[in-house]
Amino acid sequence: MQAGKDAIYSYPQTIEPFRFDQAVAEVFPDMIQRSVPGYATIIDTIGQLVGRCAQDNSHIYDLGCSLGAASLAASKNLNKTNCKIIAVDNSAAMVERCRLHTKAFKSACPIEVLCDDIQNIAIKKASVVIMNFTLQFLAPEERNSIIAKIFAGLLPGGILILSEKLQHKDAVSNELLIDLHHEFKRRNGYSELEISQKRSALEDVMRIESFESHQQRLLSAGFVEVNMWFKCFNFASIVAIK
Ligand SMILES: C[S@@+](CC[C@H](N)C(=O)[O-])C[C@H]1O[C@@H](n2cnc3c(N)ncnc32)[C@H](O)[C@@H]1O
Ligand SMILES: O=C(O)C(=O)C[C@]1(C(=O)O)C=C[C@H](O)C=C1
Repeated sequence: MQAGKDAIYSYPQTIEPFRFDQAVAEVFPDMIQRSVPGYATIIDTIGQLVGRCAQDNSHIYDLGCSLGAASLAASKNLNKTNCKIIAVDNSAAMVERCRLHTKAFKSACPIEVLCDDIQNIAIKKASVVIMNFTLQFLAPEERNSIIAKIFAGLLPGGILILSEKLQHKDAVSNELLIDLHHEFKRRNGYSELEISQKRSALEDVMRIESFESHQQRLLSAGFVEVNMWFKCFNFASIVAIK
């Protein structure tokens, strides 16, 4: 098998709930770019948004950082003084690799990598908060409080970049977009078995919501502008401005 290639669901198995464990961390770059349409564009644009919206003397948070792709894009585009990037993930396997990745690049500002639940960390002096496909892994009842905490920790004019897999209210469109996503996976070399076993593994772990639910939550938390800047099939990224 090719090193770093995701073959986790390639053989028939008893399906356990999906976890960001050692096996997933080892193949994560391959898994995410073959699973999320537009992932490279999203990471690149997160870098651009940090370049535009980061403020002097502020923090940039990458919540659910996995291997640090968004933090690295942020650090490459950061052009402000006295900033710090704080990357957080509660998977020890991800954090260990994230530390290696972030240390391997020369960064314009310090990157601190914390192994913790994002619900435990303080958000302070934030100009940009990134949640790139992380909120969907929190229990639905925990989502309002984390968004409220992020809003409270953002500086005036600060932004939250929230990327999520979505479900759609219209049943026919919803199925069509799911089908297009599965076809995207097939074209990236995943088999029917891999697609269906991963779908089962994610079922109770990743509870996805509609764009309207996210928009409502963000507006209720106090964000003044909420816009979807990216969408491909059932994957989207939102920028919310304080
Ligand atoms: C789909 S991955 C995120 C991808 C990453 N942001 C990127 O851009 O490459 C979701 C990550 O969120 C982390 N995660 C999920 N729930 C978390 C929590 N409550 N606290 C911290 N990290 C969490 C997982 O360990 C996983 O690494
Ligand atoms: O593979 C899928 O269907 C996904 O939903 C991809 C997704 C996500 O959206 O966060 C799920 C788990 C991880 O493998 C990385 C990406």
